[in-house]
Amino acid sequence: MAGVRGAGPAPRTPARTGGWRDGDPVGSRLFCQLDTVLDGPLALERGGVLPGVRVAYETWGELAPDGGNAVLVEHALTGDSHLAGPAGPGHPTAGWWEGLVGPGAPLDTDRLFVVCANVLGGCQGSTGPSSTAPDGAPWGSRFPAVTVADQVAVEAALADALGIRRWAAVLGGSMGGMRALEWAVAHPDRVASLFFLASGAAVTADQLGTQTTQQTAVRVDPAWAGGDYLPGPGPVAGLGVARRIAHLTYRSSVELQERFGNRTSATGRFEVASYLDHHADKLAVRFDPASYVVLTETMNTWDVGRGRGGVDTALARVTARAVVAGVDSDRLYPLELQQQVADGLGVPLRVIGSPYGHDGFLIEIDAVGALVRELLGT
Ligand SMILES: CC(=O)SCCNC(=O)CCNC(=O)[C@H](O)C(C)(C)COP(=O)(O)OP(=O)(O)OC[C@H]1O[C@@H](n2cnc3c(N)ncnc32)[C@H](O)[C@@H]1OP(=O)(O)O
Ligand SMILES: N[C@@H](CCO)C(=O)O
Repeated sequence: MAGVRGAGPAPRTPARTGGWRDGDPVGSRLFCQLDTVLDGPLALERGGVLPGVRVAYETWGELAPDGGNAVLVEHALTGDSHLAGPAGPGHPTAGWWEGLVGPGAPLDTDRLFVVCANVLGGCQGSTGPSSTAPDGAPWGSRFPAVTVADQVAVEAALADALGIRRWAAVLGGSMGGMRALEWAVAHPDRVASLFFLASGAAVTADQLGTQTTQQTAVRVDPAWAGGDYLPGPGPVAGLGVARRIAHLTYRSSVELQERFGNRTSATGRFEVASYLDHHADKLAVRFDPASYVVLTETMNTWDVGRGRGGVDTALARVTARAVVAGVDSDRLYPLELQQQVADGLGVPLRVIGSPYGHDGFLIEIDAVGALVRELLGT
């Protein structure tokens, strides 16, 4: 098998699946330097080149000798490899799909080997704009544009490194749903089943409008410095504005009205504004603004049909058994986007009833878990 570099304490997964890298944060993250697996620099869809790529990932359960019990879970925009488990060293947040993973859980670790990797372009261990370029300085503004297809190419190299020829399932919501669908279209022979949740087959004008506005919020912060603020906290005020804009699209107007209405707190601040301040502040301390710009641009260029004769032709390549689901109050990825994918795959659309809007894919764990069980028979 191609080389996976790493040194330090023995990984808790089989030795060939990776290892700690000296000096990296502690926690359950493993690191895979993919250079040898990729057999040279990574040529990117939009013309850039990355001379070396590292992926941070976590695993739960044991890989079967035939590699046939592996499932890949794809995180969304500000997620990371920490699918489950408490916050702690190396992990700024608790698991983002806590409750879905474990013995007897929908992602049943008595049976399955669950993998979750930080995305290319991210800031939680995988190569991104805050990583060090070959000249020893952070990539910053020089970090090349990456597409969903590039991100999946990196994950395919990780799968090769882990000895996983075919995933029993690839699952993802929101931006994670894009990678899950790209996997099923680009590598139909490597994906046995697909869970596509709260996402779409191609970016919409509405999403482009909100995402480019978020990028502008980051870039107009004087601390952005053309994207070369690293090292340093950088444009956290701009990132905070971006998060406020984004968070509004993640929740439903009905929920916000019921929770906050036009009430003010003792300080006179509108409660909904205070709520958005809180989410902005929480993101600013855990997420790199340049990664935010890179990853929103990845979503801006998402179109599974590009170079494939359109969305319907692309979807026709999928051989995986599929569950396609959405949240009825999602105003960012409305149900018609998942309906298009369901129709293309010839499966019924499953609708999760929830007042929480797009974030319902993170919050409605019982409903999501029931669909995962249906897909995997767990
Ligand atoms: C798929 C991924 O990988 S994404 C990674 C995880 N996602 C994120 O972290 C994104 C940011 N967070 C979120 O989107 C949401 O918090 C979710 C989806 C994770 C959880 O949603 P919910 O449980 O409904 O939490 P909600 O949005 O109500 O936020 C609760 C927080 O707001 C705070 N809050 C509520 N009202 C107010 C208010 N008026 N003023 C200030 N703060 C407030 C609460 O104190 C709580 O704070 P805490 O999270 O620090 O404990
Ligand atoms: N809360 C999610 C929403 C995007 O899907 C995130 O921040 O990743």
